[in-house]
Amino acid sequence: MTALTQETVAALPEAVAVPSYDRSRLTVGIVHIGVGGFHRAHQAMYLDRLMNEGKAHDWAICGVGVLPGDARMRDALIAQDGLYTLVLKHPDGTREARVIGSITDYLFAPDDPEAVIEKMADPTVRIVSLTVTEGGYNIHPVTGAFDAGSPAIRADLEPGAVPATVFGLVTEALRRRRARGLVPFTVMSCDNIQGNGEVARHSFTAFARLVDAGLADWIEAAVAFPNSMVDRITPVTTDEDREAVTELFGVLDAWPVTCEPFTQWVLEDDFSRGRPPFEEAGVQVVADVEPYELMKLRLLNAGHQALCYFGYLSGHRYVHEAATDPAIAKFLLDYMDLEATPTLRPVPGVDLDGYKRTLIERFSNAEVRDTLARLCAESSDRIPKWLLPVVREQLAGGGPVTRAAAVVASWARYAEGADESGEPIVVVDRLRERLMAAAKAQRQRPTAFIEDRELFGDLADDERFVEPYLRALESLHAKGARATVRWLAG
Ligand SMILES: NC(=O)c1ccc[n+]([C@@H]2O[C@H](COP(=O)([O-])OP(=O)(O)OC[C@H]3O[C@@H](n4cnc5c(N)ncnc54)[C@H](O)[C@@H]3O)[C@@H](O)[C@H]2O)c1
Ligand SMILES: O=P(O)(O)OC[C@@H](O)[C@@H](O)[C@H](O)[C@H](O)CO
Repeated sequence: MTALTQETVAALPEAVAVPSYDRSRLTVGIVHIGVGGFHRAHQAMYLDRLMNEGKAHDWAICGVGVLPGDARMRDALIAQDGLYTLVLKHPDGTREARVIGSITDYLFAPDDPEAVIEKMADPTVRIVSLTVTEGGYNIHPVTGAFDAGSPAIRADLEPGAVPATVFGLVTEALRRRRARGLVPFTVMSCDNIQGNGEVARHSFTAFARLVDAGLADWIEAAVAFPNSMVDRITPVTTDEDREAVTELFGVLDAWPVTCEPFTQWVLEDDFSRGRPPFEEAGVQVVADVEPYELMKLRLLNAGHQALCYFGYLSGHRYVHEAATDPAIAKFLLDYMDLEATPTLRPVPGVDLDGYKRTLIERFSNAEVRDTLARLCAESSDRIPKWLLPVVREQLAGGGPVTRAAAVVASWARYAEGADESGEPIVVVDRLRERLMAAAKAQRQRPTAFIEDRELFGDLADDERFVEPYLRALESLHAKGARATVRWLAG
């Protein structure tokens, strides 16, 4: 069996769309840090779309991996000349497969940080884009301040250190561009964070300020950090996905990506050195992204959190199972209608009721096989960024928080680390030990979990939040998740 490469791609069966453009003539214009499933289902796909139309041939992507775990992506992509298969899974069971050709190079920072820095300092590179997860920006969940205390950041700040973090690498590349009299690149965050551009600006300038105040001032003034709303449900690739691609094409793809058919990207038009004509590939380029971001993060992402812990504790393992459980679906819709929607701004051209109905349909797509475990992971980076702002705004306006408080309670119950039959739950979170210790303590001291002020600020002092939180937690302990969600869904 042969591997997917530039040589074998030409001979793939007709059912698989392949790049129609000459990849040897592409030049790199974008360096992307954090090449995971989502980047390959989204930004790289939009560029491939443009390239197939004869556009953006000077905007190919050089992928970069920063963490040790990215060695697997390095091996997969380099062996395949950057090619991979993107498979869209329609709810009726049909599949649409396309080989994406827009990533032409891949650099692994731990192998050669200098090559990564010089690539970003190269004048032909005009955008450095990021999907480094919500936690990747080192922002304190409550104060929003840049946290320079982690060992990796401290190591990058040592005089003469060879940069290893995204902050060290990008800042050094910007320093070289400034020293060489070059215009800086745009830093384009594509992570699920409200004001992702602003957050990136804040983090990168805060880091740079600890290195060189003049450089930080230059970054603040000269580097563009556009905000964006990004959306496409992209589960973790499984061995079954790999096997299905092999069966379909007769070639081996070490790391295909599967996702839902839906895709959306709303992008602020703020670039230091130009951009590809994204709007010609279906991207909505707008002046103000905020209403779209709020809608997506508070309905879709916080909605994911609303169903994942209750779903898991009710015995489901897949998102579609939880989304089609009538009590959970009703609870989710009530959260969206009664608690999240009042905190949104009018979204130009969007009917919110239609958007919410579409969300339930997307979550219910059984073909996508997105796991609840993926949604339950790294909750300490998600709940404070997506759900707690809803709680705070509702409290400020005197609105209800019963369901949002119950979602936090379901997280607290999940973090106890055992399900309702006593089976262990693998809690995946950078704060795992701290969360699990607090969750264990709540059997004696019920507010123990929400007393963590680093995550919850002063919510534990607000009776309007604590009361529904404790009621939900008590019910989860006494009656279990199914009964609790049925009771909440009324
Ligand atoms: N998967 C989705 O459905 C989806 C949809 C919209 C947006 N996103 C955004 O994309 C992000 C990544 O999702 P994914 O599905 O591609 O995940 P993934 O696990 O497939 O890839 C994550 C990538 O980020 C890198 N990374 C993580 N922490 C980092 C750090 N501190 N510094 C540098 N690199 C770091 C990893 O090494 C990896 O390359 C999400 O956190 C989210 O913000 C994901
Ligand atoms: O990937 P995360 O950590 O930002 O969040 C988990 C999911 O809510 C998220 O991946 C959604 O599937 C995605 O945001 C849909 O566009």
